[in-house]
Amino acid sequence: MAPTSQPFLPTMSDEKTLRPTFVRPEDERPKVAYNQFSHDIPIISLAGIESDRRPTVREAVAAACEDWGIFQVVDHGVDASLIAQMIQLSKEFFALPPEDKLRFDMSGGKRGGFIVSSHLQGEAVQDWREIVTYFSYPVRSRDYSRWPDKPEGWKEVVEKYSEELMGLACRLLGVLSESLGLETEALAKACVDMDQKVVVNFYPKCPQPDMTLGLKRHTDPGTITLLLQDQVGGLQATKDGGETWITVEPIDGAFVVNLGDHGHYLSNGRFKNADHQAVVNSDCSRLSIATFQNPAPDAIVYPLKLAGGEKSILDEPITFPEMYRRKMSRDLQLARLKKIAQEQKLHKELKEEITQPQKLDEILA
Ligand SMILES: O=C(O)CCC(=O)C(=O)O
Ligand SMILES: [Fe+2]
Repeated sequence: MAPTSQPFLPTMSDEKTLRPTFVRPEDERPKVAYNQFSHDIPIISLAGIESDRRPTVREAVAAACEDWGIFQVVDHGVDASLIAQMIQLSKEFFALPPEDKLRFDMSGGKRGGFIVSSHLQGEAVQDWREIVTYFSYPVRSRDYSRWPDKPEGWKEVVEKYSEELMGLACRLLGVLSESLGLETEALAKACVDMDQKVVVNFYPKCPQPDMTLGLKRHTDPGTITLLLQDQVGGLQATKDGGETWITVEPIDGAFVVNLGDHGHYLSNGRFKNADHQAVVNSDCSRLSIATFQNPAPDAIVYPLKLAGGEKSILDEPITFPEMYRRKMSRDLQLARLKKIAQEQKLHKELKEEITQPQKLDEILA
């Protein structure tokens, strides 16, 4: 066990029950098993994307975005050995002793590093995951002092990976722009000078996986996210904000592509912002690497094209930080309302109990 002065790290825990801060309310708990894989999410080959297969890819990607806001890509051109190295080094990072990870502790608002994460700042329930995160684009604002210095070779591999993923993201944004009837560069231009942030998620083996989540239900805020996952499984998605969850099948070397809120707004809602979460399990740990492609802070968020008479889903053009602020305040508001509803329900149940004399005797006993 870690000394008590250190924060609780799920990777170091051998406890048989979850700490109360990780226990989710019943309606948020997993409904589908981490390894009950669905084949509903389209798998799209990017082979020939710059030549004869471009129209086919364009159609497949547009249909997936309209339907789910999520799809997987194979034959994407990112070197398989680079992917394998990235996964291996990330696993080695999380296996380091707590002191080595906590030297990069990012609590207190530091820009990048290691943390045991909660989805929302100030949210009561914690996610069963540890993360290491770094900001990789724009290159001029890289702060290498916040990038871990272990394991050996991490920085070089991460730099190469970030560059390759920026290339893949731009290729995908080109196809997405065309499928919206826009010029190839339209989505990239709307991001101004594209930001890239990488979050490596490590979900340790969990003693009570049915009562918690690795990562709470959310939509990603940015334009698109490229997610690399190992072969364990745990990423779940749902359609149209509904309650029917599916577990995305892990495919060796594939990237899961998610449309985020920014992509959703730019397309005036034609493309969905994928509603997703990560579940954990008691058999083994899981690793995923999310590369978020976000617009620059001064980029304007507003639909890129409105057909004659079509109404914008945004009342006014706003900046990306303002979009994010509104999203966070909506989420916090919802969390507060939910808490009030739960308290009222408890209060009502208690009131009903104390109107039954035998119950009142039990309570007072
Ligand atoms: O680990 C996963 O499967 C999901 C990760 C994710 O959604 C995120 O980091 O935003
Ligand atoms: Fe996400």
